[in-house]
Amino acid sequence: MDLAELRKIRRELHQIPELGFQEFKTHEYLLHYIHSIANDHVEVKTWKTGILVKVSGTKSKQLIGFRTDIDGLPIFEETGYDFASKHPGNMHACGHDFHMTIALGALKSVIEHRITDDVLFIFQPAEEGPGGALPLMLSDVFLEWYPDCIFALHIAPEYPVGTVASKTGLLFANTSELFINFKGKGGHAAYPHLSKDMAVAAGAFISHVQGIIARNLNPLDSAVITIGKMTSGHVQNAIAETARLEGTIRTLNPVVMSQVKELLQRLAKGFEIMHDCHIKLDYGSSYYQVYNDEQFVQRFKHVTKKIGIHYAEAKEAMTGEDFGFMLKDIPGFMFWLGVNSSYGLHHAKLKPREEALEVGVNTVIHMLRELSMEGKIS
Ligand SMILES: CC(=O)N[C@@H](CCC[C@H](N)C(=O)O)C(=O)O
Repeated sequence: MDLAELRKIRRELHQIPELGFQEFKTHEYLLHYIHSIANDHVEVKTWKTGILVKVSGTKSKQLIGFRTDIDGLPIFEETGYDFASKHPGNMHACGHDFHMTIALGALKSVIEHRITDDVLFIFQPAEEGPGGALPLMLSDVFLEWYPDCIFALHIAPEYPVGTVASKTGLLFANTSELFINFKGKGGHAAYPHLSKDMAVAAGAFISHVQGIIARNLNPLDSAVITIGKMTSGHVQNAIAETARLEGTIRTLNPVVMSQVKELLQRLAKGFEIMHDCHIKLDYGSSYYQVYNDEQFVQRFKHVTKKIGIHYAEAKEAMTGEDFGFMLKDIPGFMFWLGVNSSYGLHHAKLKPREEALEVGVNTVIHMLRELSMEGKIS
């Protein structure tokens, strides 16, 4: 598939970003395209808004999986693109439009030029939340087509086009969503002594949360707590009876994640006393770390050298990915694809360079061929 076709697909997908498990138009678009290129060697199954496509190999000994995520984020786009999101308030701000396009490009190539082994293309919903990977893995469809090995990519705004990056071992963090609800006593803005102001309590809580990392955790254990959304009150001249903080926790190992949750609970208890209120903590969905298998990363490096793509050694990142659940049970790896954008992931102005689409397709196809040629990694 040439760049013009890849660009066309990416731009069409970019206009229809949908949130986790609501990717109905995206599902329809993908399914339509997949059926338009399918032949007798292709089988298609669906799971919720996800799609699994199996292309049979010429003399298969294994099933190689390639996974892409398909959902968007609740972010108002500010790219100024003439093909910007037609779903106001939603945006492909994490590159899943790129991931899907690359998967379709690689799928088309594998259908036209079959490889030895069977290949499973997984179009997975809800990566940004609440997480599609784990329930998909438990589904009948996945259990029937359980891959022997698997890999995936993620766009990387900080790397130039033509560079890919990965590393052995830990690549992405453990994550947990965080929702904190405050309930106090509302009242007239002029009578603070008769109320329990939850805007003040929640504001103070945000500052104290950072003290957990600075003063409670071992400085050698990395962690991040980010509160990305704060809501409270109804009107400017009334004291807010409720407040809600929404955020996420990131750690480099599961033990530190439990420690952070325990410390948050303790902080909340203290705040309940201090602000005479009730605080409820919920954790939403949690993702397991992305941990790359060394043998796959070595094979990947070999492939990049063979096809003349620059390989950079990545550092661990505090980003999360529910692909970590797949890598927990299935050998494989994940890599970053350079897309050179001055605005980063989850930014309303993210503008990945479209030339990276060709690099992505080329890299995926060659990795599939490498894994198929060399046989199973035990
Ligand atoms: C690659 C990426 O950006 N992934 C997301 C995953 C979010 C999981 C969940 N909603 C959470 O916030 O914990 C990320 O924000 O890292």
